[in-house]
Amino acid sequence: MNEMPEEMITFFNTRAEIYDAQQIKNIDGGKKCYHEIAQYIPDHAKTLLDLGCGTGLELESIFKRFPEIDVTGIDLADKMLEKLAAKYSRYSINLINGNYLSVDMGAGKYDAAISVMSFHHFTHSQKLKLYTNICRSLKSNGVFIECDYMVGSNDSGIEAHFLSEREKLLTDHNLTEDLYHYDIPFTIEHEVSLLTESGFQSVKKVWGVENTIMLLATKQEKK
Ligand SMILES: C[S@@+](CC[C@H](N)C(=O)[O-])C[C@H]1O[C@@H](n2cnc3c(N)ncnc32)[C@H](O)[C@@H]1O
Repeated sequence: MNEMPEEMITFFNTRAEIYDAQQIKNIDGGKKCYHEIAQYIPDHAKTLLDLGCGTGLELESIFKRFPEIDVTGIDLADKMLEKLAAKYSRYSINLINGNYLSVDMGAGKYDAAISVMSFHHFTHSQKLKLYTNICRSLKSNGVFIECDYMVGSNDSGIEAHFLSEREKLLTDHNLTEDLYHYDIPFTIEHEVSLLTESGFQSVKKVWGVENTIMLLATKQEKK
């Protein structure tokens, strides 16, 4: 039988102390994505939503370019958020210690939303609802930048394999659909179609190194 997956919150809380160094070592492209992301945020941006912000690795380049920006960060793991708060105490940040699958993100509030290395744990139906809420939270012409662990090759067999393994894990351990740390990388094609279905007008890949992929999605302008 496969090993019982760790609860998401425990997984990240117990690794918060060593997270930054490990993350940069472990992901394809290392720290490059954290430098790259800031350039896709529109020049006029004043408000930013960061989903699964963790210790805020992605915020360093963003605060360098936008020192006055108001950031709302959502994360389940309080220990990760403590690290973020200590690093960026001189910036405008509102931290929400909660689950972005259920937190109310509001409507028409943000110029940009980002998520780095957090959404590859969820299923199609969870993502469809999440992306719809992100789209709703943005102002018209707002952008969503998703940088995540995806299947760089568009081989849908890999995605199907991870999804069926996840089902097996849930059954074997008699678990309900809850927040466990289990990776399900989707193909780029599939991510693009979920984002489009959720109301984004244009979705394109803007950057990638192997399985670390960055997509830029724009909310439709009001007619
Ligand atoms: C791999 S870390 C990424 C952190 C940061 N964005 C980065 O790239 O370094 C994933 C983060 O997503 C958070 N997370 C996972 N699922 C979540 C959920 N449903 N709601 C809020 N945060 C979540 C975890 O607690 C963790 O801090």
